[in-house]
Amino acid sequence: MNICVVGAGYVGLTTAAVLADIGHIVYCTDRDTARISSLKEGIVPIYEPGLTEMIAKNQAEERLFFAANVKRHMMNCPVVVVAVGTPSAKNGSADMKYILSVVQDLSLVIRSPKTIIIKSTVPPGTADRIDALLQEYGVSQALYELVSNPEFLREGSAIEDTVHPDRIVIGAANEEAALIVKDLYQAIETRFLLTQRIEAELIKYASNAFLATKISFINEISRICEAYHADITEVAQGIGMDNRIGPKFLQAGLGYGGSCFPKDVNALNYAASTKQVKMELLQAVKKINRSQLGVYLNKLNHKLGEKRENIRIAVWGATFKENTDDTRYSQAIAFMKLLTKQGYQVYAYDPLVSPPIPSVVWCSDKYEAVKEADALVIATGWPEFMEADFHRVKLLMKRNLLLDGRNCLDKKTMEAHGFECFGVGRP
Ligand SMILES: NC(=O)C1=CN([C@@H]2O[C@H](COP(=O)(O)OP(=O)(O)OC[C@H]3O[C@@H](n4cnc5c(N)ncnc54)[C@H](O)[C@@H]3O)[C@@H](O)[C@H]2O)C=CC1
Ligand SMILES: O=C(O)[C@H]1O[C@H](OP(=O)(O)OP(=O)(O)OC[C@H]2O[C@@H](n3ccc(=O)[nH]c3=O)[C@H](O)[C@@H]2O)[C@H](O)[C@@H](O)[C@@H]1O
Repeated sequence: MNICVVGAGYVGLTTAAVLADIGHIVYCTDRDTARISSLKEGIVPIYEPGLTEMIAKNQAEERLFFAANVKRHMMNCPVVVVAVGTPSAKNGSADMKYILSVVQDLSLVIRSPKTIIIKSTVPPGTADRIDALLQEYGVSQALYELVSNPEFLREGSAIEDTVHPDRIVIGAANEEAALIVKDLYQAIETRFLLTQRIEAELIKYASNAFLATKISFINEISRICEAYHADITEVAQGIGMDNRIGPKFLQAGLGYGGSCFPKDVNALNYAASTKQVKMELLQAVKKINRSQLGVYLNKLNHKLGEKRENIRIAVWGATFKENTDDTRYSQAIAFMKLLTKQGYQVYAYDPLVSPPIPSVVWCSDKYEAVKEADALVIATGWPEFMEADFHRVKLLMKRNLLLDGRNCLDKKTMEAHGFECFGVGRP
């Protein structure tokens, strides 16, 4: 099948590479011409394990092509996958400007039967809204099927998640359309759930909201663990052994970030408010996440004392989690900003990124960042931090305070190295 993917971001690139890898001819398009030019030359603009190799292989085998002429490929391909961004608008709703511009482009080129697959995360009712718009633009309903096929991949394991998904959700108004999409994924072994479009749209938001809830729940439990001198990692392990709960997404830390949980929780909340539904649990989830950084800032302040002048804090990690170069809504960066605002000197290191943040000094090496530091904060759980030579780190630092914001270090080992180590919800 010839497929046009619109949007060459984290989702579009991964989807295009995997669809090509399972045998389709894929034209991955983006209106960002610089991005397309570099992709044509084999330069992949994002970091995602295995993606560069999969793209190169499928380009060489002539199943994957990159193109800046979005409309031309939309017109020529019987299947169009929409994977453009849906960022947060100021009022918390999903900003639909990119989706709407794609719909406008589509309306100009639908001349033969087409299956349009909405992979972007969109508010409930969007497929119906797009249907109405296309008809308003004069496109005959007989010429296209519009299907909602939300994406559940995680950054950092996007290829693995796409090749081995827990499920593929296909929301379609009729079975015929659903089966066209199901057929595209024939080579992928997984469970398929066929629903109407509205349920598919809600499944996506509800999944992200549930995962965010799990994280805020465990972070809240970590607070009571601290109060009772209990270890959250053991409590989480015990909770997770119950099959009804499961062990995943129970890692206490500095809170969730990233391009999706914060925006999707807000967008679901907004969608509910337009129907006069109050999402009380989601409000609490957001509140706990917002306050998590403050809790650990206060602890650092308390341990470091009143004086801020010439107090140096090293921060390891800037992305919103490990194995990605994405810094959107990163709690690590939010924490750096809070520290500089308090008057601390911040020396930071991340294996992939060094975004400009006022008053933060970026170091090219993790050991350089800890030189003369009064405290070290592990803000992201990159494997190289766990494998660091902490004997060397301790010798380089001025004082011995260590905040393990992702509970990824062994506390006893750190104490044996001479650190005063505190984690999230650990005695
Ligand atoms: N990043 C992630 O891990 C996941 C994201 N999603 C959802 O997938 C969607 C895309 O997310 P990302 O890939 O992170 O976005 P992104 O921001 O990385 O990429 C979006 C791309 O779309 C392009 N674009 C925008 N308007 C266009 C247009 N009219 N024509 C052609 N190209 C256009 C942009 O230039 C950009 O390269 C969002 O709705 C997001 O919520 C869903 C699951 C996972
Ligand atoms: O819609 C999306 O964009 C995607 O959002 C998340 O994926 P992602 O944001 O890439 O990353 P996650 O692994 O979910 O982590 C999100 C945040 O939660 C934090 N987290 C995660 C797990 C955990 O136990 N504790 C915790 O604090 C991470 O550090 C990170 O800041 C979902 O996991 C994906 O299923 C979904 O497709």
